[in-house]
Amino acid sequence: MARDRRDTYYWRAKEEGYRSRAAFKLLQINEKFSVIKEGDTVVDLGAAPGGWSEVAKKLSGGRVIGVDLQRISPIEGVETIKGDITSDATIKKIFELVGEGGVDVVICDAAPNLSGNWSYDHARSIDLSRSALGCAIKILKPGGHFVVKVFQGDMFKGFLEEARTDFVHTKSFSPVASRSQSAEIYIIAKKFLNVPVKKGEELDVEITGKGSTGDGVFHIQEFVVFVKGASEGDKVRVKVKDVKPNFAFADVIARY
Ligand SMILES: C[S@@+](CC[C@H](N)C(=O)[O-])C[C@H]1O[C@@H](n2cnc3c(N)ncnc32)[C@H](O)[C@@H]1O
Repeated sequence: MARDRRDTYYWRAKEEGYRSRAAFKLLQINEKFSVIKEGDTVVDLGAAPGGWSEVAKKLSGGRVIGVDLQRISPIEGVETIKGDITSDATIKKIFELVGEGGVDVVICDAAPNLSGNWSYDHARSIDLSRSALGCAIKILKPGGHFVVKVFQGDMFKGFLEEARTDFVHTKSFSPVASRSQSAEIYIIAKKFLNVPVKKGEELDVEITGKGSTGDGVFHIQEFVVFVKGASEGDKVRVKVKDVKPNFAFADVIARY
């Protein structure tokens, strides 16, 4: 069964002109989560041989930048960078190409060379995924989306929680095209929160007013944080429990 399914995607990739059957994973992810839309600028990390970049170009018609340790043979309309996504020098190169405006979507299908040692491979996969998240945080526009592959293992949940603090919606998903192959799973993180507070963060603040919900509020720049059970003038330590694009909710955990 498993073999047949792999063969199906292998032959479909040949028939439909994609360089890798991995292309179908991105197509399936996009069908379910609408990550890439027309006109988007997309950065594809760990892109070689280039199936995902081909799909990204087809879906967006916009600017696509593929990055890999290996050379990516040319794809019409796709810019490429040869570099290591865990190195600052590569992130700088991406940043220079992308400019201050940022990108709409970062996708990462990077995988370490497998050693066969399960926990070692899992740890290296988490390292790669964390580098991709770091890159996404630097180059995504507010509201942008991020897709990253991770090999499942005991550090998966922790990494999912890390990603969760920077996006409004975060889910894990296993596309049919990858189910038979391995323990790989994709994290789909939508709506990048380019905001000054993070979920779980603790802050010492003074409540400066009353919000529309009747709770106390304080501001960080233009950003409003609603604090349950607090009133104007309270000096409190709060813990942020939920973050949205324009506001956040927090609970009082100490009073001064
Ligand atoms: C499964 S392949 C990607 C397939 C691709 N999505 C496609 O559709 O053709 C994984 C890629 O990750 C790349 N990779 C692994 N570690 C990397 C790193 N540190 N920096 C950049 N690329 C890396 C590998 O060179 C390999 O080409």
